[in-house]
Amino acid sequence: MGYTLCVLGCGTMGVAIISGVLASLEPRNIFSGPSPQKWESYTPGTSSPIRDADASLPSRFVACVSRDETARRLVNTFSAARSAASVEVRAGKNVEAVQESDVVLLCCKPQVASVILNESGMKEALNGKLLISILAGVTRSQLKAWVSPSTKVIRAMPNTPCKIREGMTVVSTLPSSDSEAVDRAIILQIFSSIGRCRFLDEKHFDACTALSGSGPAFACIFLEAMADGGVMMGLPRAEALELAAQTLQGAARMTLQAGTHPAQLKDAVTTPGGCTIAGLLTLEDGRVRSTIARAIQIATERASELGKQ
Ligand SMILES: NC(=O)C1=CN([C@@H]2O[C@H](COP(=O)(O)OP(=O)(O)OC[C@H]3O[C@@H](n4cnc5c(N)ncnc54)[C@H](OP(=O)(O)O)[C@@H]3O)[C@@H](O)[C@H]2O)C=CC1
Ligand SMILES: O=C(O)[C@@H]1CCC=N1
Repeated sequence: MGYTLCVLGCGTMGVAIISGVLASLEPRNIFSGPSPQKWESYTPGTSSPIRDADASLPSRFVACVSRDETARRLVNTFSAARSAASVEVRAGKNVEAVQESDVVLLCCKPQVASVILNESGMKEALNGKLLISILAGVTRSQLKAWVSPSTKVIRAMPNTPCKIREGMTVVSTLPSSDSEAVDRAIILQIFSSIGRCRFLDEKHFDACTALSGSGPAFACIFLEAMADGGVMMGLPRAEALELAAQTLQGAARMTLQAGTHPAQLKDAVTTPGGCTIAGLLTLEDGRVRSTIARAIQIATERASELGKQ
């Protein structure tokens, strides 16, 4: 049996998550078992990505926004995605929506969280329910201070590719001192239906926010730059973009599926005296590695400030 999932603040990420889950509910998309392409694991750390869970997925979604105009746009967005599950869109009706729901996904901007969670009647509406926050920089203890003790609070950090079920989501583990029983199966089922999902301690969340949360934007800069180089050398724009995107996807999949270290992949491409080493040295002259790594560092530092505004 399904349940009702309420998305509070259904913008870019709310739409990405609902769209991904809706797509996973289509009969032809339901995994009959772990597909090698999806679940072959690369395990640089101690644990593998999460594979399976028994809980069901939501069968009803309530998407909440503040403005009527946004609500009208969302209705169009979701009516285009024909699915067995229903999506109801509400503007300015957060408390009512939470009252009708079993699980609540908080997807608003970090600075709006306290406003929404302090709405009159919200504490009561959230009593005993699971609240999953995807907000950058807002800690679990901040969130817990805004709800009643019976509300189960957990953080998740997904990314935009959840929309096409190629997301990466990190879910916070609970401190061992916390006896609260958060339903891990429900969280796993939602996020593993729209990509990879892994548990990590909350102390890593700002870094995860920068690396996989913001990561699609960083990857797109590299993607665009590769395509621009092709265009500079006379390739038509569309083909240059296709070549760049498929090449990045191929390299990423070799790392994820075959567990090949990126350095090994790079060395295999690099013929002595060939063109690849010429290009690699130019990248190294431009300090591309430290620039990219520093971008993650700076984004992590910025993420840690987002809950303090
Ligand atoms: N964008 C990304 O790639 C990622 C974002 N995140 C996190 O996800 C969260 C959302 O980001 P994103 O989706 O980009 O943001 P958006 O601005 O796209 O979405 C925010 C939504 O919140 C709604 N909203 C604003 N005020 C209220 C309110 N009082 N009640 C109900 N809804 C309200 C807005 O609706 P309206 O227009 O009607 O005001 C809007 O639809 C952020 O906290 C961010 O840190 C995490 C991972 C990745
Ligand atoms: O830029 C941001 O703050 C959000 C968090 C991760 C991706 N987007």
